[in-house]
Amino acid sequence: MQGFFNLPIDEKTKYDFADQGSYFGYKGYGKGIVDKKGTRDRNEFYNISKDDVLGLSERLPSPHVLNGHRDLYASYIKASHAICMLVASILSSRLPLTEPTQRAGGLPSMHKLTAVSGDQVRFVKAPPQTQDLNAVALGEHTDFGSVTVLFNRLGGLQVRLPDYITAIPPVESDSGEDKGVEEELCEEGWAYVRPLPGHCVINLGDALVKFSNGRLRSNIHRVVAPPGEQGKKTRHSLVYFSRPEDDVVLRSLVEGGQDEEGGSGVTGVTAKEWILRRALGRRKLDGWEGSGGTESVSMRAEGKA
Ligand SMILES: O=C(O)CCC(=O)C(=O)O
Ligand SMILES: [Fe+2]
Repeated sequence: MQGFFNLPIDEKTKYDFADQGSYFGYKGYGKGIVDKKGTRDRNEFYNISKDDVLGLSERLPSPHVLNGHRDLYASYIKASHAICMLVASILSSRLPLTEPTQRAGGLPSMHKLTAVSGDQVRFVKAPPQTQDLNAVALGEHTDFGSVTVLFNRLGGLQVRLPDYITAIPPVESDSGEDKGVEEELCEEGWAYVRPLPGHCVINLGDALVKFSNGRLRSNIHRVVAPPGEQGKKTRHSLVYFSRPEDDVVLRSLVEGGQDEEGGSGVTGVTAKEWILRRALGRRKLDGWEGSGGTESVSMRAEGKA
């Protein structure tokens, strides 16, 4: 992937398909937004579609430097999808799913490897960052789909904790009057997620909030400058997003029906519509408000809001 990110920007931009209504391919540095004011992001992505790699959909144009690695992508996709399905089956066994949903095979039955879906691999690259409160590389969000597998080596990922837990900054700041930037970046419940060798981070996404009628939550996270000395390094992440099959309707699948807990008041949309709205909205300068997810459920106090 390094070979691709090193190409001239004009070459990379040939693989940005956002204006054709697709979130696969390249997103250039600063081409996404991190907040409602339209502040630009500070990273580049390359998104690879599961269906493209496994031959389930038409092949998108892809750069020569990546074409030789398609077998590796296929193997990574299959391994990551299997991890997501393990998580989905454990969750399925713990949720009070309706009888028809259980009979159909629970959550894994809506995420078949060989069915058409928005599943994707994402490579993320963020250049060295100055320690600065505004150095948000990736704005706060919930993941859009079902289960996410995330690998990173440098810090910078932050998750928003509930009000009753105080985030602890990762490094001691100077004992002077000024608070270190890392300490300030831990205000409002933001906690750094420390990468551990040989581990991945698992996120639950919006689709699971909807299927579980709010029993499961999609964590709010963002990426800021890696703390301390790590800020001088280029940050890479590798992500796999599993998402429900395209035509699956996002609605409650648990006993007791549907209520507002499913999040954001949007009901009856398919997984395909949900992911497209969320992904492409974050590419438009004024797209923040219209591209939200299940954040209100994530921040809900225990019990009811
Ligand atoms: O780079 C990271 O650590 C997080 C990436 C992420 O949250 C995303 O791509 O949705
Ligand atoms: Fe994310």
